Amino acid sequence: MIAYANAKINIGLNITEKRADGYHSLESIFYPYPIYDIIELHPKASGMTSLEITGIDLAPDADNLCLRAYDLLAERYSLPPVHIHLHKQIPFGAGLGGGSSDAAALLKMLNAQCALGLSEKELCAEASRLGADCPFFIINKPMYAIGIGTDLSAVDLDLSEKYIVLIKPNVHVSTAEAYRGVSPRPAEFDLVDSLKLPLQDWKFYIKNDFEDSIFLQYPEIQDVKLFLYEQGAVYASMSGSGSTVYGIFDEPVTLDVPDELGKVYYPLDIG
Ligand SMILES: C[C@@](CO)(OP(=O)(O)O)[C@H](O)COP(=O)(O)OP(=O)(O)OC[C@H]1O[C@@H](n2ccc(N)nc2=O)[C@H](O)[C@@H]1O
Ligand SMILES: Nc1ncnc2c1ncn2[C@@H]1O[C@H](COP(=O)(O)OP(=O)(O)O)[C@@H](O)[C@H]1O
Repeated sequence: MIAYANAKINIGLNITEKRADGYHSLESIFYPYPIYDIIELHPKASGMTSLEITGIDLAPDADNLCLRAYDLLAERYSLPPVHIHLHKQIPFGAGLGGGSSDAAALLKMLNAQCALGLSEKELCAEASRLGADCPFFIINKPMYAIGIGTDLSAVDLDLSEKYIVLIKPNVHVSTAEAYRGVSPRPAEFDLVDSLKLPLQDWKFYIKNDFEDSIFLQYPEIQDVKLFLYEQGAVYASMSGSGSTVYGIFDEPVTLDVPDELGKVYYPLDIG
């Protein structure tokens, strides 16, 4: 069985409160983005579950979210050993949720392959034990997220007529570290209402609260945002805790991105 695990971008990210358990309350729009990790799942007749990773350099250790997803279900269900081949293409430490997407893909594949019969709601509950972003990838449609990012409701947002470009600067940002640097505060504007504004007005109302502290620490990420506006983006923002910055354009573009700014990603059409 094979799955294509896509990335996400965050449109707006208000971090409103630090909770007693150390996590933060937030509100954000999670929006699927079409670049993909490719995951093959092969049941084995015997032996141990194994993981092989090709593509972007990532060690296949036991903390890998693919193995953690397998272990999570294996605690409760009788699963055969499997071989997982992850072809990693989504950059990590990037705010694109690639690890969470891989984990969600594994949960869905094991559910189908092993006929576990878990509903979408049950898969989301399992996914939330792997990461706050993970339930979104089970549903994988534009979602308004609150709580720690696991309380999801569908949002009416269709950017399919726009063209979204990503630039991943040459720095990785750790999510936990980014949360430590942020000062929670109530949201200034209602995020769902702001989505209804013309796209050219989003920059005045739709903010990512990580930007202030991350841009101070890594001015090169802010440079990427300025570059995208210079290139004609109607709206640009860092995604999640960074370091990726996306730009939304009215028309398809090909950007000449200097190497020192980072690597550019365009939306893929895999039909
Ligand atoms: C910031 C966001 C925005 O979508 O995405 P990324 O930038 O990572 O893609 C998410 O909140 C990231 O979710 P995810 O990456 O799944 O986080 P987890 O693995 O659950 O948590 C990693 C660490 O981030 C912190 N954390 C995470 C979520 C949250 N609402 N509050 C937190 O404080 C905690 O310190 C936690 O130990
Ligand atoms: N399958 C995986 N893909 C990517 N990262 C993974 C995976 N499994 C574990 N990780 C760890 O999770 C961290 C965050 O990964 P990811 O969710 O892709 O990034 P981001 O926080 O940018 O959304 C990585 O730094 C890596 O150490």
